[in-house]
Amino acid sequence: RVTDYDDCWLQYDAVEDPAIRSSYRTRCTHVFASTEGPELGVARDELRTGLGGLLGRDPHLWMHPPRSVDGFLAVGRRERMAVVRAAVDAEEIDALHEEGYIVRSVEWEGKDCIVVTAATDKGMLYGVYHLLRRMAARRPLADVDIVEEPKTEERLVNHWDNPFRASVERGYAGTSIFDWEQLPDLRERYRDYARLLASVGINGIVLNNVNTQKPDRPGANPAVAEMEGWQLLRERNLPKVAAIASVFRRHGIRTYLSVNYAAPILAGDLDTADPLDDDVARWWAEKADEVYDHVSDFGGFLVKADSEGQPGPYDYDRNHAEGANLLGRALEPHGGRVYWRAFVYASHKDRSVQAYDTFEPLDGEFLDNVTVQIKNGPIDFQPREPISSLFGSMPETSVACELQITQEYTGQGVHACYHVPLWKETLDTDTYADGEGTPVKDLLSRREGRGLAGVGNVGEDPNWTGHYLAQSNLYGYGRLAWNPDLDAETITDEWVRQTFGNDPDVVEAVSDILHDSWPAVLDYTTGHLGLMHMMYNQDDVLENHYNPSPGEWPGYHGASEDGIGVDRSEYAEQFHSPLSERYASVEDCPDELLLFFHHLPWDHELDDGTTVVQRLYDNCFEGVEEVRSMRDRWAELDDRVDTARHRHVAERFDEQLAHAKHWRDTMVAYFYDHAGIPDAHGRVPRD
Ligand SMILES: CO[C@H]1[C@H](O)[C@@H](O)[C@H](O)O[C@@H]1C(=O)O
Repeated sequence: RVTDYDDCWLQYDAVEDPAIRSSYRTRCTHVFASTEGPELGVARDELRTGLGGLLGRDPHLWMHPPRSVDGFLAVGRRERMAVVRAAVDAEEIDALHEEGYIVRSVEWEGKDCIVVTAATDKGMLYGVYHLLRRMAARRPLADVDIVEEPKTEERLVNHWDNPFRASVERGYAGTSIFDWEQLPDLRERYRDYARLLASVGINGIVLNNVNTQKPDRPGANPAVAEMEGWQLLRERNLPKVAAIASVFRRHGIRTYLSVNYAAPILAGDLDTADPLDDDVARWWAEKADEVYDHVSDFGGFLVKADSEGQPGPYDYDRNHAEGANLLGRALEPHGGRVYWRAFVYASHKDRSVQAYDTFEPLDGEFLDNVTVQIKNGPIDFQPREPISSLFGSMPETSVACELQITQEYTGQGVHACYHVPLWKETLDTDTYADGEGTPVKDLLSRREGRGLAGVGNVGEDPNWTGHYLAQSNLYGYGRLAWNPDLDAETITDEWVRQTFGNDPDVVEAVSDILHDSWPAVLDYTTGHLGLMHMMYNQDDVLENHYNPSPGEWPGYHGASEDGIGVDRSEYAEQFHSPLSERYASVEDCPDELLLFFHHLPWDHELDDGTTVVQRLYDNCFEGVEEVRSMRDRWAELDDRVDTARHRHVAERFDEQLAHAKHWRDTMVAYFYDHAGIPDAHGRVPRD
C-alpha cells in the first residue's frame, strides 16, 4: 500500500536474522483472529500489514485454529478460543483493566502458539500493537508473558488545528491533516493517523484549536484571523465530526471538540452565555443531545475560557467552577466529560502564581465529569519550568496534565528536541501532597477523569511532524501517558528500533542524539539556570517564539544591571513543604531552576565557584557545541539510514547549528550588556 507520507514507527521492516525470522514465522505466519468487533477488524488489518512486512511474506489469516501447522498466533477472547483458555485463567481476565491485555506464549496440542487476549476488543488491539512492537525490536517470542494495563485512564491528543482554514496554531509540519471542506468524505490519512495514535495507546482526540474564535484583545497572535472552531458545533458540521469519529472509534479513540464558551450566542440565537441562565443551560443540554445523536460515544468538550481573549464565565462574574459545571451538566446524561483549561492569567501580576490563585480555592466545586487541565508548568511550555503548583493542590478535583508535543518553544520542528526527558522530570516531581512520595504522575493515574493531554505536532507534511526526529515526541507522549513509570531510555530504544531499524550503531547514535537534544536546547535558549521566555514575540507569525529576543521580556527573566532572575518566592509558597522551602532557598534551589525563583547578582557564586554570568556564557557556548556534535554523529549514519530521511535530518541539523549560534550570540550579548562582565575565556564580548 503506497502512500505519499511516512510510516513513522510502523515501518515493519523485514527481519534479517534467519533464526529470529524462523521463530517468528513458526508462531505468526498463521493467524487465528476473531472478527466480532470494529477494533478487531483494525487488529486483523494491522497484523496483515505488520506481519507481512516483518516476516517478508503475507500471513495466513484463519477463522479456525489451524491444525496442520507447527504454531500460530491467536487473537481473541478466552471464552471463544480453547488455545486462549490454555494460556490464560478466567481470573486473570476478570482482574484485567478494560484496556489491558495479555500476550503469552503457550504450547497447545504440540504447537508453538502466541495468544493475545483481553477483556475488550480495544485491549486486544493494544495487545496486537505490543506484539508487533516487540517483533519490530527483534525481541524473542518464546516464553513471552506480558500482562499490561494503562496507568492512566485519559490519554488524549489535543489538536490546535483551525477547521476550514487548514492551518495549525503552533504547528510546524504544514497544513492540518483534517480537510473539513471535503468531510464527511474520508481521507486514507485519517486511518493511518489513528493507527499511529492507537499503537501508543492514545484513547482520545480533540479535533480543533482551543482558540475557537478571534480573541478580542490587543497584540494577540496574528494567526487569530483563522480561528473559527466554534462553527463545529453548528448542526450542519456534526456529520463531518461523526465521519472522523467513526475512523478513530475503530482504533479505540474517542472524539472531543474544543468549544467556545459563547457558543449559545455565536452558534445559537441567545444574547447571553451566562452559566446561571436557564436558557443557556437548556441550550447546552440540547446541543449536547444533538451532538450525541451524531456521535454516540462522543468524548466531550475542551474549553479555553477567560484566557487570551477567549470568552468565559468571567464575562458574567461567574467563577470557573460555575462555568465548567454548566457544560458538565449538559454532558453528564451522555457520559461525556469537560476538560476545563487552567491556563488563565492576566498581565497585572506574575503569571506563575495566577492559576493556583484562581483554581485552588475552587477545589471540590467541580462536577465529577469535569477535569481541570493544567499545563505542566506555570508559564507556558517553556524549555524548562518547575511543575505547576496546582498539582497536589486540588485533591477533590480530577486533574489532567497538559504537555506540548509540538515544539513551540523548543525549536519548532527545525531543532531536534526530545521532550520525553522533560516530561519525565515533570511527572516524577514529588509534590509532597500526601507527604513524601506523591509525584505528579500519581495524581494523574488510576482514576477516570484523570490523565494527560498532549498538544499535537502532526501536519500534512510527508514526515507528519516537520522533523523526522520529532516523531519521537508523539510516540514518547503516548507511551508515557500509558505508563508514566516507563523510563525515557526504554521509550527511546523502542522508537529508534521501530523507526530506523535494529543496527546497534544506529540505535546507539540516534538514542544518544535524542537524549542530548533537550539539554542542548536548554543551554543555548535559556543558559540552563532556570531562565525562560527569552523568545521573539512580534507579529510575523513564522518567527513567533522561534528567534531569540530577550529584550522583550524583562519581567519574565529579571535581567538588570545588578543581576538576573526573578524573585518568585510567592510562587514557591504555593507548594507543599519541603518543596516550598527548597525553591525559596538560594542554597537548596536546584541550579536548573535557580533564576526562575531567585534574582541574583551576576557575580553570585554557584556551588562550583563559577559565577552566574560565567555559567550562562559557558552553557550558551556549550549548547552550540552539543548541536555540532549531534549533527556530526548523525552525518556518520549516512550509509545506515535511508537517503531521504538522512538528508532531511542532516539539513535540519545544519539549520539548527546556524540558529543555535544566533541564539547563543544574542543571549551572551544581552547578558554582557547588562552585566558588563566579560567572559573568562575571552569569547564575550564578541569581536
Ligand atoms: C492555543 O493558544 C496557545 C498559544 O498559541 C501559545 O502561544 C500559548 O502556548 O498558549 C496558548 C494556549 O495554550 O492556549
